[in-house]
Amino acid sequence: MTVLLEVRGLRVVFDGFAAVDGLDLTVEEGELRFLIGPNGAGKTTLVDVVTGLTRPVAGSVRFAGRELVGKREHEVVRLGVGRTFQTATVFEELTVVENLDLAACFRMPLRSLLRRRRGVSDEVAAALAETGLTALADRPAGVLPHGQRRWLEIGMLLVQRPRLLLLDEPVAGMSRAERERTGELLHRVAAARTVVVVEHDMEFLRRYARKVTVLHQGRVLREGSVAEVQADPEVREVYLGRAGGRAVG
Ligand SMILES: Nc1ncnc2c1ncn2[C@@H]1O[C@H](COP(=O)(O)OP(=O)(O)OP(=O)(O)O)[C@@H](O)[C@H]1O
Repeated sequence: MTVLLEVRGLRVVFDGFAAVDGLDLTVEEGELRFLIGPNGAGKTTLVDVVTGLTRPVAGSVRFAGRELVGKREHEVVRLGVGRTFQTATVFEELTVVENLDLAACFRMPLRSLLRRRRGVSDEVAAALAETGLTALADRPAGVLPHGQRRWLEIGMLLVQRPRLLLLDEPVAGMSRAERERTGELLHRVAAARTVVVVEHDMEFLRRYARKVTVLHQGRVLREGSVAEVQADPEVREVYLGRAGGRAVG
């Protein structure tokens, strides 16, 4: 197996507080990896560093052998890393297909943009099919229910042909049926790419996760299958030790 993402000794400090504190993480090409951990564990900060949004004070992030630390967001996207945020970010006044088209333009040279023919490109058609949105192609994104917006957002990543997708809480706020369809979508997406998912929903993890990495206080606490991390006393402690925290069991 080839290592696609290799994080070593990562440290991120905000106002003297280490949000990420000596984090090491290895993700192999083709993996569907889930990142979990209590609130404030550093999950989003890790994703922010990988995608060039936040700079660490120490450590390295190698993607396909190239150092990402120091690169800007658009450079990281061009290298093949795509991400979604905790809230869906689509252009509401544009249709589904227009949103996908716009996202696909990102990779095109200017000349081919000028020569663009009307109609749906193969790439956009494939993203519509993969996300199950083909029948909604001409619907304005603003009228879509929450779940479909999130699938559109994933489609907007797919047309940019990433090798690595980082998805931040993709099923937050979704109905049971939407969560199921998202789980199936993640497996379809991960069949041809590497996917890292930050997720809190334990029921979702039990159904769809393979390997899970548990973060706590800015570093990796445990790594293993869902059953292994759920049975781990330290993992149980960091979740259950917090009043009102999200339980792992
Ligand atoms: N821009 C920032 N400025 C100051 N502190 C920050 C900033 N971003 C994150 N933090 C702090 O860093 C810590 C890690 O935050 P982060 O959002 O990475 O955690 P998380 O594991 O994603 O949590 P959650 O599950 O709540 O989203 C938290 O204590 C948070 O308050």
